[in-house]
Amino acid sequence: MTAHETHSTPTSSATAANALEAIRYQRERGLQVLDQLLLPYQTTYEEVTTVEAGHAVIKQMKVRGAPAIAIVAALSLAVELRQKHAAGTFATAADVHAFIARSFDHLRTSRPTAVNLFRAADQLVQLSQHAAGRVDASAATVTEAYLAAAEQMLADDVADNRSIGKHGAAAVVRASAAASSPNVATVLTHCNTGSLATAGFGTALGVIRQLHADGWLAHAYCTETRPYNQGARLTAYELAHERIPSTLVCDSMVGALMHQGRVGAVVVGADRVAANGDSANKIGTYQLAVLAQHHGVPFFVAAPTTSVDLATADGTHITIEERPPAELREVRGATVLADGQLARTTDGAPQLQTVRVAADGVQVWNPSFDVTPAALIHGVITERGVVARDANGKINMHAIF
Ligand SMILES: CSC[C@@H](O)[C@@H](O)C(=O)COP(=O)(O)O
Repeated sequence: MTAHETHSTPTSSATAANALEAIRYQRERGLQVLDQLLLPYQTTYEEVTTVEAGHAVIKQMKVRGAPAIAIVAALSLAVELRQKHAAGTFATAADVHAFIARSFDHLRTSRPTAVNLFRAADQLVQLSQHAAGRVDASAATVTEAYLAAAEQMLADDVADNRSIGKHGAAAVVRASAAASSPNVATVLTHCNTGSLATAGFGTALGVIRQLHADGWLAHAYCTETRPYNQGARLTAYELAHERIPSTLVCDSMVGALMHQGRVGAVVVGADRVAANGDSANKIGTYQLAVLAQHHGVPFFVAAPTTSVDLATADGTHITIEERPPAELREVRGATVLADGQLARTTDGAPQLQTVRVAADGVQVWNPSFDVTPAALIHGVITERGVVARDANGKINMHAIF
């Protein structure tokens, strides 16, 4: 894995014409992943040429967000597979299938909560098994079948997100009107669910983007999203990049914001939606849903069907990833000089530093996700439509499959 391209992040006005891309992939040119640990200060793409490198960028959260994790896993395997096939590593179709199955066994260990990776692994291993079982199967045919299917995931995710945006924007406008809030939407979101978390456009942030494009968005609020600050570092960056009217609040300000009547709807993403609609998402989502319920604010989850796990009956069965204590005890950012400017290295890049913000030796609990019960969710917005909560407070995700 090597640094592919590095430059200081230009101002939003300079970049407004360019779409933010977490993942760059072309069969002939390989896979480059935007290092999100360096955002919003610096735009650096890393070349990912092996499964091991794919596993590392996911685990270190250089790439994150449920759909992006699955796609980077699948494409890192595609790049190594193609390279190995060209080098004549595989004698038979069965060899290729064994490599794919073994690689996914490893990739599955990177992060446990988002189901997208596990779905992609199941689908692609099954596809390669099927391809290897054909009478005319060879190492070349199985490799080609895998590459085509992994590449299709990129295109499908963008198309799904655009659909989610359309369904979600309509649902938010309807809910805002029903809640007799002003007929333009003021939406709060959490974590980062935009272009940076997906193959493009985004899920919950895609809904905000669509509302803005259709002229329905009055204002967006994004939470800071401690401890990893995906809201402050990434969502705020995307909102500024798209020139969407927006305000950053820290997680503990949401109650006051809702109490003042300044939030018309909440739209968040999901890492795994259970069959009954219980949804795992970034830590802090649950408390937003409780606050929304208290204030009569509609609360939506926006997620592609690749994030729906019908095999998991309810949220109690979802594995919640625990992250290292250092993520809570320490904060990483750019050094600010006395004049308010950022300190820069000799090549002009902002100087990043990590600082301790917690008392020495304090114990830390750092779950990366929590589960919001379906009873608090107004509806789950998918690319196939919105699965709404029924009169008994229940959501049935089977309804869209
Ligand atoms: C479209 S991304 C949906 C979720 O993956 C997102 O809300 C989230 O919780 C991301 O968590 P992260 O830990 O940054 O991978």
